[in-house]
Amino acid sequence: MNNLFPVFLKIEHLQTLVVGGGNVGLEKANALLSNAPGAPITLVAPEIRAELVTLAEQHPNFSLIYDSYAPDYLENSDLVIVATNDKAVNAQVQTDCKNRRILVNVADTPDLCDFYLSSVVKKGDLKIAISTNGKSPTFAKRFREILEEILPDSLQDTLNNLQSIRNRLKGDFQEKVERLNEITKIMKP
Ligand SMILES: C[C@@]1(CC(=O)O)c2cc3[nH]c(cc4nc(cc5[nH]c(cc(n2)[C@H]1CCC(=O)O)[C@@](C)(CC(=O)O)[C@@H]5CCC(=O)O)C(CC(=O)O)=C4CCC(=O)O)c(CCC(=O)O)c3CC(=O)O
Ligand SMILES: NC(=O)C1=CN([C@@H]2O[C@H](COP(=O)(O)OP(=O)(O)OC[C@H]3O[C@@H](n4cnc5c(N)ncnc54)[C@H](O)[C@@H]3O)[C@@H](O)[C@H]2O)C=CC1
Repeated sequence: MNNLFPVFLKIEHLQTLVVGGGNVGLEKANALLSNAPGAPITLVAPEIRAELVTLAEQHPNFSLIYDSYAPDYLENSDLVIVATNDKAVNAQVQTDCKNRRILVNVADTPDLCDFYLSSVVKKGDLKIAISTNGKSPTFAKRFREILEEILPDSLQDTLNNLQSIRNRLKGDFQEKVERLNEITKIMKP
């Protein structure tokens, strides 16, 4: 069964906590910040990779705390991503999050995740999130590369044009829908 429900989160409006500052913590912080460079994110870990320090220097809202996880760090967190190399700590953070109704992702344990990160294709305002339902993140990565290659940069012009047409269109909702569907019929395979 594939029951995942995709959404696009405005993480600038949320407070995100990353627990763990190794390779995986770096990957996840990069995934968050490459989509939303201004998002408020805190990373806590006793040891933090040098690349994360550089990332924090480039992103004023990304802060690093050199400490072991403690439940107090969940205070004010909306979203938590756990990536320590200690399975017991990961499980404890997940339990603490569940008790507080905070959404949590545990990087190496799909069963403990409320949500998965996806592979992200970005062409200007077009964003496509790819999931394989956890089956093969590597497939998701390769498929992202294929889509990045085949989607033209001119897509942004198309989106800009459609937005100005959308803003100019008069009439009620139904008329607008019909007109926009008419204009974009050319895209149908
Ligand atoms: C379930 C999920 C939960 C989550 O992490 O959110 C998950 C789980 C696991 N990943 C593992 C390994 C790898 N993950 C990647 C890469 C990515 N993983 C991502 C997402 C997800 N990974 C979620 C499912 C997404 C989906 O539905 O497809 C991406 C898309 C997004 C991101 O992480 O930002 C990002 C690609 C970004 C990009 O480049 O576009 C690579 C490849 C590489 O790095 O080159 C490898 C090594 C090769 C391999 O094992 O396949 C392991 C085994 C760990 C171990 O063996 O210890 C588990 C645990 C398990 O499956 O049990
Ligand atoms: N995409 C995925 O889901 C993948 C998951 N993994 C798994 O994820 C885990 C982490 O991998 P790496 O980042 O490579 O490990 P790493 O050894 O590079 O980093 C571990 C980090 O966890 C921190 N940490 C340890 N105890 C902590 C505590 N009590 N509180 C807060 N932080 C703590 C350490 O200080 C360090 O920053 C491993 O168990 C690995 O098997 C590995 C590869 C891919």
